[in-house]
Amino acid sequence: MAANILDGKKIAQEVREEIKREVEELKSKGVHPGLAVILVGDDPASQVYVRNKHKACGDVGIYSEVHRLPKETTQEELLELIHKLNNDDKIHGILVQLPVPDHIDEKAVIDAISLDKDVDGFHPANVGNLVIGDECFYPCTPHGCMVLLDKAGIDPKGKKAVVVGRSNIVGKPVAMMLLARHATVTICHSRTQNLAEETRQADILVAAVGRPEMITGDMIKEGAVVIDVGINRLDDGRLVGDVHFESAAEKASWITPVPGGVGPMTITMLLKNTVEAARRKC
Ligand SMILES: Nc1nc2c(c(=O)[nH]1)N[C@@H](CN(C=O)c1ccc(C(=O)N[C@@H](CCC(=O)O)C(=O)O)cc1)CN2
Repeated sequence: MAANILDGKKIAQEVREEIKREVEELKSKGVHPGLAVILVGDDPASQVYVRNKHKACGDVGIYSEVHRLPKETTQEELLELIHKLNNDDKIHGILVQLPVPDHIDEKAVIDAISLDKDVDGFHPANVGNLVIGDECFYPCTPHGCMVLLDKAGIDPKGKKAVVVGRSNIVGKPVAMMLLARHATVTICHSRTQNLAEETRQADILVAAVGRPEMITGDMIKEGAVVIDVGINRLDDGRLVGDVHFESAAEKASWITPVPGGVGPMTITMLLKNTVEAARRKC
């Protein structure tokens, strides 16, 4: 089988057009959605993501401000800024770009963000609401995976979904979101025995493990939908996912490329959450 490509770049663009219209509608009601992005330190990849977030906001009409802090910033100084932004009426969404430097406790930072401004969806109360199916902000990357499935007309209901990876940012929340859509979900991780036996059961396979090309074609069921969340830079400069694309594409019915699959959806879902946060203030 030659797989169909789930083109995240194209779908992200379509969703951004919808978001643009939603921003216009909110502005006409006197609410201008606003996002504050905080970057601590000078991690090169984070700098690119933050720049892209700022630009994406501008493209759809969302107000955004970027707070670039030196890597020596103390946790106290960072928490003080978050506190200020929590109380700033023109800011509807706050995110701290991850990872933060080692001397800063990531959990303390996430906990400090006001629940109604947690557009990353990482706050423990948000995660709890996701698990019990209450109103919440969906974390951006898992949300992007679900929108990709929807746009390709793939309904998880009754399907066997296997998630490889159990991170708080992707693996666990995407498993919860698939479960909420009535998939039968298995979560695999580094200690899973006979991983290939598990992945070969999957109608929907989500790879979010952070190991370049570790999921190969022989681990995939004929006709499966493959969502590759991995972004790995190889020594030769190539960017690859957690899935070996060529061999997987021979088995899958749908597959996301890297780059241009899940990645572009992450920032798009951040825009969507920011608009949603502003809408709740209407
Ligand atoms: N506070 C947060 N920190 C981080 C998050 C997050 O959702 N919130 N996710 C990642 C980084 N990230 C956004 O912040 C992100 C990663 C990748 C992409 C993307 O568009 N990737 C492209 C390839 C880009 C490249 O060439 O390097 C793709 O896959 O096509 C966007 C956003 C960690 N931190």
